[in-house]
Amino acid sequence: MLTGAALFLDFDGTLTPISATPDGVIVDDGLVPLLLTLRERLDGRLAIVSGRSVETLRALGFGDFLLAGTHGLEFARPGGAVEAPPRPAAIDDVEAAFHAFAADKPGVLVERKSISVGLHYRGAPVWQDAAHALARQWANHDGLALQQGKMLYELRPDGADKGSAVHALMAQGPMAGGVPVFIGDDVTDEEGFAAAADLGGAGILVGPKRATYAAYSLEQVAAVRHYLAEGVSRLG
Ligand SMILES: O=P(O)(O)OC[C@H]1O[C@H](O[C@H]2O[C@H](CO)[C@@H](O)[C@H](O)[C@H]2O)[C@H](O)[C@@H](O)[C@@H]1O
Repeated sequence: MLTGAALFLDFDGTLTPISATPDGVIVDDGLVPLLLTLRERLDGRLAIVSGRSVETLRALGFGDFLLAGTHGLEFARPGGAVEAPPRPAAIDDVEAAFHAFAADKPGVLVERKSISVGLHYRGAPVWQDAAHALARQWANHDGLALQQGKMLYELRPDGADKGSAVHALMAQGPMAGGVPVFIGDDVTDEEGFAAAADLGGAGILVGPKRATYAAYSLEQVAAVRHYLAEGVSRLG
């Protein structure tokens, strides 16, 4: 399936297992070399499309890759400048409200991001409904959109998603001319699956079966790694 592919890879829950906190994620030594080799076999057609900011993806070791960050709002070529909308002023107000909410709730975390802010309740799931209610209050305020993730509510600028990122990246540059294959685990990846299918390719859902635009599935991160490593062997 990877022959001729333009490969779009989600990060958390796809290339690395979900960890207790955003900062706790581990990029093992084998991952970047595997992706670099696979990209070479795909004639450069490999991109990472994440809810993380480009800045964070680079800090995690993915500076040499074509990146779409913050759910399709940010773009960067290897070593190039980051194309992104400005950080909305209202995000600072949301961040302050999130911090006030989290202050007396151990386990609730605020994640400051380049142009967005996340409220994580993985460490205290009892606060899910209250976190959702707070986050919802800011949706549609000053052009912000509410983005749901895994045990996470995030406020970010509206106007893009992983599907629009796939369309943009397929239109020019190294991904153009390939058959889009999007691998991801989260609800935020569904637009990426749908875009890949629209463009003649397919999505691969990581994790348990659910209603999805993905035509295929892989059980877990370990299966993704196996699939990518097999791709390297087959394409070699
Ligand atoms: O699109 P992705 O690459 O999957 O990024 C989505 C969000 O991932 C991160 O949060 C999730 O992973 C954390 C670490 O494993 C986990 O602690 C958290 O509960 C998950 O929601 C990241 O922190 C977010 O900024 C991304 O939007």
